[in-house]
Order: sequence, then structure tokens, then C-alpha cells
Amino acid sequence: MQRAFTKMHGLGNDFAVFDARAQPFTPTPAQARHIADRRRGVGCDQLILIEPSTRADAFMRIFNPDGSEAEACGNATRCVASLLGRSATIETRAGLLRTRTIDRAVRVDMGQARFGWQEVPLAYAMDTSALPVGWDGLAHPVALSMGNPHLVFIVPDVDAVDLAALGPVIEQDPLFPQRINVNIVQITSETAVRHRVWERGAGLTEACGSGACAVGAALVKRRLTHATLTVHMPGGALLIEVAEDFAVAMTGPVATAFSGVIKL
Ligand SMILES: N[C@@H](CCC[C@H](N)C(=O)O)C(=O)O
Repeated sequence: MQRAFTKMHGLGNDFAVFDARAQPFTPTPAQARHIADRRRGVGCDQLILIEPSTRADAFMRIFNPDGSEAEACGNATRCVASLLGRSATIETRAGLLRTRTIDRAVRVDMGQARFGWQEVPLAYAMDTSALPVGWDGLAHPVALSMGNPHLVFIVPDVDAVDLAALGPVIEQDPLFPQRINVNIVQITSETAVRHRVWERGAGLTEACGSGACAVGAALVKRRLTHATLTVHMPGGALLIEVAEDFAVAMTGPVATAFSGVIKL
């Protein structure tokens, strides 16, 4: 079977996007690993399927390189929005997301950050605004859901953390029954932060849209920054706006790299 794809990225967080509206397609875990493989496949941080929706312009499905399916992907939502038109509604496992293209950027209403321990989810009840746990110097993270699970550690220097070593250990800790995305953030001013991420099912990436939203919501929850802030990641920056009810909006760029066909 051959499948056409478009290779896109948001801030270097890259995707193989498959339009599955006419020709249905659900990758097996082995196919997902093959497509994501940077030497033998397309090479990407996530596989994205655009499917039909009865409630929105399209349904977006997200697969990590390990074959697991994710509920949310902020950077891919902007990419898919740019394919669907100036103002699109996208259904995901995390809910309906409204998007708007403004000049060359896309704004996405990413929904409400949720701080209930069952909503993250955690294995047992804990104060999610500062979990009483730590891993090798990383301690007291905020835990929350942006549709997908996130931990946010506030650190003095994001470059001093060995995220490649700690990320997989924290991601797979039994405290997180659905595993977790691991974010570290350094506050540089009341309106700007530096952010690095270890993504569940994917590893270190250049940027994570839902992670940047989680960072904004966590910092506002802890009253450490303004509600509008710029989140700088290795691949570039996103503008994050957190409303009083913790609904989060994200604005940033998208890029199309190339189109191709892969044999599966
Ligand atoms: N890159 C994404 C997040 C992708 C899913 C994540 N790895 C998960 O399993 O939750 C983003 O931009 O949000």
C-alpha cells in the first residue's frame, strides 16, 4: 500500500500528515514506528491523520513514534488548521478546537487546563499545583491536563537539566498511569520563559505546543508570570494567553517542508 503525505512542522516539531478523509488509514504500531523513523521512513515527531468529522471541519488523530495515540498536539493543530482554511474547527480526542489564521501565524483555542488529579491522571490523590515528589533534583512539579498529560518543573536553568536522562524515567513513573509529557521551564521575566520538553512516546523535541500551553497555565496557577507570555523553546517561540478560567490560547507559525509518498 502506498500513502501520500505532507511533511510539516511547527517550530521544528515535525509531522508526517496523512489526509485519511477519502482513504481511511489507521497505522499499526509497527507502521507508526516505520513512518517516524528518520533513516528509513519519513522521519517525524508525530504522525497526523486528517479524518472526516460530523461536528467539525475535520478530525485530527495523533500518533507518537512509539505507536501510542495522543489526545492533543498543539503544533500539529496549527499545521492542520493551515491546510483546512483561515478559520477552521478541528475535532480531537481532547475536544473541539477553534483555530484562526492571522497573517502567517495560526491561533488555536486549546481548551481549559485541568488540574484535578484524576484528570491528569495521577495514580492517587495529590495536590497537583506542587506535587510532593522529586527525581534527582527536579522537584514539586505542577501536574495538569491539556487534553494530554503534562508535568511542569520550574528550574533556575533549563540548560543545566539532563532531560535526555531524566525524561524517560519520569515519563514512565508508576505515578502516571497514562505516562506523561515532561516540561522544564526557566522564568526569564514576567512575560517570557525558556522551555524544554521530553514528550511522552517521542522523546526530546524542538517544541511542544500543548507543553507550552501547560507551562503557561502552570505558571499562572502558581502566580509566577503574567497571563500573556512568550514561551521560548529550542525551535522557536509561541505566544500563550491564559484566561481566568484557565482556557489557553496559543499563537505561532507553521511550515510545510515537502510532500511525498511512502510504501507501507
Ligand atoms: N508535539 C505535541 C504533543 C504530541 C503528543 C505528546 N507526545 C503526547 O503523547 O501527549 C504538541 O505540540 O503538543
